[in-house]
Amino acid sequence: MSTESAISFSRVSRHFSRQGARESVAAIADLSFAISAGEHICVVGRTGCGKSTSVSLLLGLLPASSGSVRVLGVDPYRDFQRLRGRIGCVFQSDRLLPWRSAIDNVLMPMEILRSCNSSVRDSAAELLARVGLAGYEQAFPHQLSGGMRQRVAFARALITQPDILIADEAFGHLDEVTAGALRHDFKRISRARGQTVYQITHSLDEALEVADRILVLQRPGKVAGIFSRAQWQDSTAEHAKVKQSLRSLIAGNSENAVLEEVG
Ligand SMILES: Nc1ncnc2c1ncn2[C@@H]1O[C@H](COP(=O)(O)OP(=O)(O)OP(=O)(O)O)[C@@H](O)[C@H]1O
Repeated sequence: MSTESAISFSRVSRHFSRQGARESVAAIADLSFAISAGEHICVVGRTGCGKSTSVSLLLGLLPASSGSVRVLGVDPYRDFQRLRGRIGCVFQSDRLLPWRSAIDNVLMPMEILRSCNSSVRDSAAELLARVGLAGYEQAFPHQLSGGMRQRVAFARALITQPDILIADEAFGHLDEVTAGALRHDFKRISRARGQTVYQITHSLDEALEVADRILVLQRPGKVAGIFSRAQWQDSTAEHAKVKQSLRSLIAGNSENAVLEEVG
């Protein structure tokens, strides 16, 4: 697997022991894929196929049971210190601190990195403006709508100028119009900054809209297929077939699916 990959999983497995059960459960099994710097990958698959576990492995919250996970060439579990500030995350819930204003929430990662100064405060205000929240710097989370709070969470993920952005179902709980606008801004900003995006979603339409490639996972955490934008972006009959294959794979019916060789 290329050493230049922004993210790589090489034959990764992750098991969990279950209380009272002799056998452990496999959340991820022999998973291999590589993502280049600047690529936008969407990960889709049915519930329980290991999507969130892959995020925990990327963030170094869990060790792999076997195989190797590399983020920017670093083992995130053993050497997370080298990745501090280089990965930004947005989750389904905004995880804002209710007693802090919007701008002070955005500044949190910089405080943790001990890098807060007046120019960073200006950058935070500028970021809030870029996600559509100019004038809301001093608002507290309870004074903002769900969509606005998620925008603050995006600004917080961007403040360290990370190389990698992880979005784990970050648009899932918003209404379609709010989610669509936020997705658009997220894509615009991450592309302008050349960031690598690892986005988990339950929505194939969302993935088709924003991804450079779509990674379909099947239980237990295996690659069922990887598709690139060139395969689906037009409204030709061939591309319609690929979209149908994607839907089949996600539904767990691989017989009708056209599988691509995983590089
Ligand atoms: N901490 C844990 N302890 C035990 N089992 C776990 C743990 N975390 C995940 N699992 C199991 O691993 C499997 C994969 O879970 P994971 O949350 O990664 O799936 P997912 O694809 O993100 O699901 P969803 O789409 O519902 O969020 C599931 O069977 C789950 O029960």
